[in-house]
Amino acid sequence: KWHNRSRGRPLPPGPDSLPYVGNVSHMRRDEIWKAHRELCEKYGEIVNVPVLGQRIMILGSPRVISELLDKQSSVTSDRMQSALVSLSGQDANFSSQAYGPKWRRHRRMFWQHFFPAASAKYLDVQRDTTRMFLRKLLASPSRLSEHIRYNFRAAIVKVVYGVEEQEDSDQYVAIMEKALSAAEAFTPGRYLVEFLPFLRHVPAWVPGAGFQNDFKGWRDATNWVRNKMVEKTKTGMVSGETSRSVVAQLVERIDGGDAAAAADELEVIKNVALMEYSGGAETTYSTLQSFFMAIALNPDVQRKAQAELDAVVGPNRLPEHSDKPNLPYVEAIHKEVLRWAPVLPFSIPHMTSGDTEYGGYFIPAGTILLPNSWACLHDPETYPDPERFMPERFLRDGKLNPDVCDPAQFAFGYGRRTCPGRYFADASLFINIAMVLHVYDITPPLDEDGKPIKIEMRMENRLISHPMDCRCTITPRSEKARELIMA
Ligand code: HEM
Repeated sequence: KWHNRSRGRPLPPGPDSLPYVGNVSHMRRDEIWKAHRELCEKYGEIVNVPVLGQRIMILGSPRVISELLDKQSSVTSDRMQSALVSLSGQDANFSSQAYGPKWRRHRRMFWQHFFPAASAKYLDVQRDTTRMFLRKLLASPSRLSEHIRYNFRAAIVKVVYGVEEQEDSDQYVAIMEKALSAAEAFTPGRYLVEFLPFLRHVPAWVPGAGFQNDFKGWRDATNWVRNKMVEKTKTGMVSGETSRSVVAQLVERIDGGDAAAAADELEVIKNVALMEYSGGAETTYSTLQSFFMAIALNPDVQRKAQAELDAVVGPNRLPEHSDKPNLPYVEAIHKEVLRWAPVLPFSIPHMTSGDTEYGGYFIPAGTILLPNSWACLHDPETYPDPERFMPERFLRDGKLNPDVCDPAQFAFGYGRRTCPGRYFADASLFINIAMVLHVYDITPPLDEDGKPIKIEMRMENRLISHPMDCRCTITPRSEKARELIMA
């Protein structure tokens, strides 16, 4: 049977793997994207690394990624249905759903509210929450990460549910945050239950099964967000408070004639809203953390961006989204952050739903495909001196250079699964980067004696990766800047 399917084509090459466990130790290596790149340097652009009986292939070049995930997307857009999905409460999350009619229905609903023209309706909310973010930074700059979190959470919760962020409620913030952290469950190799599903039946009190408590926490928080937030929207619709939100518009369209169909539609709305929240908040949060880190490490970049902002925007107002065409250097910083510190270094893994092939190699149905987006974004052929944060690489004669490969091609994923929140994310990141640079100076953190602390850029080994350290010193550029922040 195997011979009929493979028609004699070999599997791609790969390292020798141990009996039963395969390459499990490889998957647990630090900065796994670098380890993947080393394997591709040794074995070629597609490498076979089975783990505990699951076939996994690393895709190590733009060519193999485009051939398999874009051109053959009808058979490479599935997702692995791992035990982690239901254990962590993510069955409702359509980024984990199998490729098929259910996923299509969710994605279509999402896209209706996030395609480019629809996303443009949210610019005001993004601008307002960014202004609030600037004020928060002034009050307590050392709480940078917390404020970035607030910023994106507040924007997305307002757009999706129409609800104002309840800053005063620690419990609310804690649950919203806990739901977001469910992505940690998918850190490659962190939970063996991913490959040994019988472990899901081991009770939490058995030594070594503490992971069950992690999963319960994520499940409970995710269910809370999924159900309670939609209830809040529905309550707010009575007074008109939440009526402009995505959820309100979707709920209004439900045809009440058929009770079962209406209940089913409401469940899909809850899922889509949850995904808008969880897909958006964590990714943009990490990208903006990396931005602060990049600027603290590169004073020249900051100086050039501020010179551009001073010339185009001037001292009497804050930048707007409409300034974007006139701020190529700021836009180049935005591109460079996506390239330098990709938040999903190997995207969200795809899975094949049918047999296929690449370069004479057989790729059977049920194979997990891990595109090494990080390696593509750090390829010295495309981006010389790739470890350096250098926005200039995207510019020619003071304008964005269309000949340089746009990092968005890799940072937002591939084929039919490409990130549908990309336009919302782009607008959000641009306005944050522009406003922050316009009013603040960002420099390295200081120790107790006021001396700069040496900081180093390292990303955490997680599916959604974050800089390990993004401490920095944030001070208003001038008295005028302080007035703009407070205005
Ligand atoms: C810097 C910001 C962001 C980055 C870098 C990013 C990146 C990605 C990537 C790499 C994927 C996987 C694509 C694939 O499987 O090939 C993805 C999927 C997804 N993203 Fe984003 N994203 C960002 C922001 C957002 C925002 C703001 C939203 C929501 C408003 C969002 C919603 C989603 C959803 C729903 C999926 C799942 C798509 C599917 O499986 O069909 N993302 N994103």
